[in-house]
Amino acid sequence: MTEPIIRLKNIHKRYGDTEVLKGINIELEEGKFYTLLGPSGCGKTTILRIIAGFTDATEGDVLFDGQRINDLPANKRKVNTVFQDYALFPHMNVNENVAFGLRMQNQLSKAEIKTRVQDALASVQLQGYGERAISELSGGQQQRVAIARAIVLKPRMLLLDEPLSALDAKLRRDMQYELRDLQQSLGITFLFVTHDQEEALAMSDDIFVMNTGLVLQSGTPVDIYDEPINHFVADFIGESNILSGTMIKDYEVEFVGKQFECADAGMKPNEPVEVVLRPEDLDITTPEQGKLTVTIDSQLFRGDYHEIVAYDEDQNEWLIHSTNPAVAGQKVGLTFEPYDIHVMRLHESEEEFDARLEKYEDGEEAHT
Ligand SMILES: Nc1ncnc2c1ncn2[C@@H]1O[C@H](COP(=O)(O)OP(=O)(O)OP(=O)(O)O)[C@@H](O)[C@H]1O
Repeated sequence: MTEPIIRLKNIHKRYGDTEVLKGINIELEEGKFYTLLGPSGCGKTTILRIIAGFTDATEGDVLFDGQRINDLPANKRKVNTVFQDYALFPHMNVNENVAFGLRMQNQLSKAEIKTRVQDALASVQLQGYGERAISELSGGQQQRVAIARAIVLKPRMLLLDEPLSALDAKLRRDMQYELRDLQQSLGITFLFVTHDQEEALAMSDDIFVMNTGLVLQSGTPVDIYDEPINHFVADFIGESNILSGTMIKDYEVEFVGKQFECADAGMKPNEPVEVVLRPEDLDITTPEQGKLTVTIDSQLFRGDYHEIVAYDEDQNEWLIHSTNPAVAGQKVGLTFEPYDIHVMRLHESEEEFDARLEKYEDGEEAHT
């Protein structure tokens, strides 16, 4: 691994008696798209503010290129922030907004500033908008000006605090592609904050899933989706069926009173666990051919699939995504493959989880 551009070491943040960050350790490499993902109030913005220098950590170190920057003022840090509400100056036009930071630095000639502003506006596809007043722009255009204003300063890192939350669904989707392309073409590190799991999965190289002041799991979108560390992550990322179970032995788990082959190992014999099955991994078949039997309760057509709710004999709810509609009241069988079952220990740290996955990777391949 290359030397990280940002390293947060054991960051704590307290407001009075309330600890809002409880020991954050993260490393961000140059040129990657990272996302802090978690519910409202979990501490995402506080992490951005600590990296940007707007708030001090109560405890812990912030390193930039290996140097401690806890005491470096915000304007001396090579990071810029795009805020949720854009924070544009309403009395300045687009050019003036974008040029503002460069003017304040007092280092470049007027001609150089003009070129830099034009380049920044071109990279967010706003050529020709320089003379417009901010009030004459749509929400999406204002959002682009805010990004141009940040990147014109050529930061090593861009911090983005829920920048798409004010946009409608279609524009938001378009901007997801644009931001991803922009990050790749600029090659600078992005740290993006969102509570929208789909957005995080779509855009990120790596995600940090947070809850109540802690990072619960970090990894690629695929890793986190396929191998959530615990109930919270499984529930927060995508849709899940989560059931209580018992790990009988390596590669054999019991839930809803039946034993199933699975791809997980490294737990104690008969250890209580939780089991995740994603709705799209369940197939409906006849009760005779199914690994378990459920009764269809209700369904909604979601466009590209039918979302079906069913109950097993123990009254566990099952969410199933199927290309075919189901019939309410009908008894059907459910099938799934051993590798569709994901078994989670009840209290496993991320280090233990990663070590176990690495140790049993070969065995897992044999069982998939
Ligand atoms: N200046 C402050 N004084 C006291 N408490 C604060 C202050 N700033 C933030 N907090 C609290 O710290 C916690 C974390 O806030 P933060 O803004 O980092 O969360 P978040 O994950 O970004 O949430 P959201 O998605 O709603 O923006 C919240 O409980 C918030 O109320």
